[in-house]
Amino acid sequence: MAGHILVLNTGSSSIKYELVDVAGRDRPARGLVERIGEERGRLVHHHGDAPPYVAERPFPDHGEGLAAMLAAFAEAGPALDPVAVAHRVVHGGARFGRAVLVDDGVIAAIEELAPLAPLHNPINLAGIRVARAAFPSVPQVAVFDTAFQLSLPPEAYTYAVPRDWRERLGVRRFGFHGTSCAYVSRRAAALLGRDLAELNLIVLHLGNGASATAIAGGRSIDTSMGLTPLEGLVMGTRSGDVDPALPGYLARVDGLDAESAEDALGHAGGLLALAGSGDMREVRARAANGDEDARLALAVYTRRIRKYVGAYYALLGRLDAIIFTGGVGENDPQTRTEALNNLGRLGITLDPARNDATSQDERAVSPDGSEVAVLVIPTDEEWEIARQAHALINGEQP
Ligand SMILES: Nc1ncnc2c1ncn2[C@@H]1O[C@H](COP(=O)(O)OP(=O)(O)O)[C@@H](O)[C@H]1O
Ligand SMILES: CC(=O)OP(=O)(O)O
Ligand SMILES: [Mg+2]
Repeated sequence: MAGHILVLNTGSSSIKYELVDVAGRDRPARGLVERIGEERGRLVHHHGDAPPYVAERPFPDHGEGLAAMLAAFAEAGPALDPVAVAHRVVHGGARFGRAVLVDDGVIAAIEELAPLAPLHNPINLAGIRVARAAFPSVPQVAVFDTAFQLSLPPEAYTYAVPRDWRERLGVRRFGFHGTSCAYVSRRAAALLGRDLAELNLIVLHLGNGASATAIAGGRSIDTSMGLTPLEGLVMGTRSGDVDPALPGYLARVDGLDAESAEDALGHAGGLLALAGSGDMREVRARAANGDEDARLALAVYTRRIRKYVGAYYALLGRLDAIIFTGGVGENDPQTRTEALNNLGRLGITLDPARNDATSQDERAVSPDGSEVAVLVIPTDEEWEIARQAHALINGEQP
């Protein structure tokens, strides 16, 4: 379809895709390929109001997943003739502060950054390679999760570690979820009827990965994820903050090598480690049934958020709004209540009826006239990726 950008968001075991015409605000098709590499794969493709097209079979790797996506477009429509393919790339390091056209140099750079995002970058590259082969004459755009976070000041991105690590190895805080932060902060300004340049915000992106970001005048000034997406908040399967001595301790007392420790903190940590499930709905259900592990997991999870809210309030000095987004932030009123519990003296309160109401809309869940607005804004990374790609290929400011 003319004017449409194909957005690809490749995750460790899934591919989200959407066809978006930014100028025409038209989004005719989207889909999800799930459980890539597992026994029972599944693709669900939506085209307009037609019943969804579903394919259930194994997708051994991301190449097969993308081939299945192309087959879904061929079978269920619309005809696929994108003006660009835009890719979410998780780690852009210090090099990419904005979206770029993909060429061989950009591919090499994404590859070089893979050790910093071993779960994400190689898969993002697989998506780029397949899309280049499928649409050889169409521009490919990379939109980086780190880009929005490159505005961090040195005192926020500098770790107090040896100079050699910082200078030769490039060790620093990068931060992630930037595409989501860019989108929800702009929407927050619209919802509040204020100029983004005059707002101090805290974005709580609570999905499978989770992060907190302090934003002043539209620029990130601190964020909880670090060199990699492991630091900060408690996540579905990631521990977030732990004592950096932990891997060394495990090596000494249990013979665990650094790689295995990092893998466990990333894949077997978080809610999964504490409650036996990394899925918030499941953890809430278990807690409601009296499961003490699940209750502790939730207390640890929400306390960590509250700690970051306090810290970022202190850094910002004045706070206009807190934004909840991501699957948990958007849909779990209890997490919002527990995370903001007892912050009334900071001007942060919830309106219980608004907070508990089920809605997919952008909305305030604080009382009218609150000192700090608490907003729920469904994130839309696909739209933001398409918007930035559209701006790039049309030579506009993103
Ligand atoms: N109604 C709900 N109540 C509580 N948690 C929810 C609800 N809906 C989704 N979630 C949680 O959102 C998380 C997934 O977030 P999402 O942003 O979709 O993930 P991803 O980071 O992979 O994009 C899961 O933990 C899921 O349980
Ligand atoms: C960077 C990151 O954590 O991404 P996700 O939330 O998709 O895992
Ligand atoms: Mg996410």
